[in-house]
Amino acid sequence: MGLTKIAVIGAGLMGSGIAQSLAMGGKRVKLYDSSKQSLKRAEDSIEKSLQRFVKAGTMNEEAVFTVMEHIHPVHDVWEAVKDAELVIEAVPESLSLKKLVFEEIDRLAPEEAILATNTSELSVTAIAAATSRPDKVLGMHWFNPAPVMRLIEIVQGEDTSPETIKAVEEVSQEIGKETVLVKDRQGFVTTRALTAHLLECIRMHEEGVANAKDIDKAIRLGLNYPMGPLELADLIGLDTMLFVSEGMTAAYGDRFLPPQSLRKMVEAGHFGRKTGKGFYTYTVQRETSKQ
Ligand SMILES: CCCCCCCCCCCCC[C@H](O)CC(=O)SCCNC(=O)CCNC(=O)[C@H](O)C(C)(C)COP(=O)(O)OP(=O)(O)OC[C@H]1O[C@@H](n2cnc3c(N)ncnc32)[C@H](O)[C@@H]1OP(=O)(O)O
Ligand SMILES: NC(=O)c1ccc[n+]([C@@H]2O[C@H](COP(=O)([O-])OP(=O)(O)OC[C@H]3O[C@@H](n4cnc5c(N)ncnc54)[C@H](O)[C@@H]3O)[C@@H](O)[C@H]2O)c1
Repeated sequence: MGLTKIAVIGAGLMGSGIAQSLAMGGKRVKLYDSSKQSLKRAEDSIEKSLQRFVKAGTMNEEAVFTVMEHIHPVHDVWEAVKDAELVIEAVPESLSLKKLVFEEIDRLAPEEAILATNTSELSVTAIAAATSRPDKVLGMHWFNPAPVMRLIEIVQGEDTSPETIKAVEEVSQEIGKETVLVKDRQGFVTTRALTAHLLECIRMHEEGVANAKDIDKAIRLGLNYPMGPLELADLIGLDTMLFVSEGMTAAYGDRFLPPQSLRKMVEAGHFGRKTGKGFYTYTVQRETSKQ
């Protein structure tokens, strides 16, 4: 058994799913967030997600209890990382914030611990340069919803060692995920491809080519995607989408410029599912389309 003591820093949409995925794979996880409210919300969403596995018949209540037993929410970053073998960061998509977090966990975590970022597209090399251990820093890019999606995209920074990559490939496979190994280029493979797709779909919505429901239906049924692009954007979070778009524009120029409509939604605080309103409006019982 490879790395078993793991800390997750940032318990939002992804951090909660990452912690759940690791615990479902038998790992002991300490989950930390700077916001106590986020930590509480994470525990609730993990419980809800596990109940979906029970409803689907793939887990029983005893297994749910065991998974929850493996997740230890903590209110202090030192408590989270002090004995970690692997630390996975999942704070918002801001390079300056991620550098600050990595500086801190580099000071506090054991010197042999591996530090991984769940960034969607930012420079792993730049994040690693904020630490004293760039050989032990890499990208570990999970996908939303983490408990269900099968891939972890491993991103090799300029100084990431082969041993670090091997250890993270092993832990990913031990929890039932598949891995790919990519170079540290803005957007890696998945985000660069997805950005091109989502961008055009949001531009079509902005130009009024079709309404949100029909754009999603066309892509879901016509191209056999599991989800329409606008419902996916609401799932990812329009705030994250905007962060990513700005990062990709910095690297590749205007082709990834965010449409005004997306920026306006984010400025209005409409981030999608996580705020209850994005391309669609979400209520407890059902979602209604916003034409
Ligand atoms: C300029 C601005 C715009 C463009 C520029 C910016 C673009 C930026 C783009 C990148 C942004 C960041 C990207 C990020 O870094 C990487 C990503 O995460 S990309 C997103 C990847 N994820 C997807 O693509 C999800 C696609 N959707 C699906 O796979 C499915 O819809 C679903 C989410 C699995 C849900 O499945 P459905 O069949 O639709 O619905 P069900 O509810 O029936 O679920 C099926 C099955 O799965 C179980 N399940 C679903 N969700 C959960 C959960 N959260 N927890 C547990 N289980 C879950 C459910 O129980 C069902 O189980 P079954 O009954 O089938 O056994
Ligand atoms: N949303 C997605 O679909 C998705 C998928 C894959 C990767 N990612 C990436 O994962 C990262 C997190 O995205 P998210 O969607 O989970 O964001 P989120 O906003 O849902 O969660 C971020 C969490 O980090 C916490 N946080 C902020 N500053 C912190 C700090 N200094 N220390 C500890 N916690 C802190 C916040 O309180 C919040 O709970 C981003 O880099 C994003 O690009 C997102």
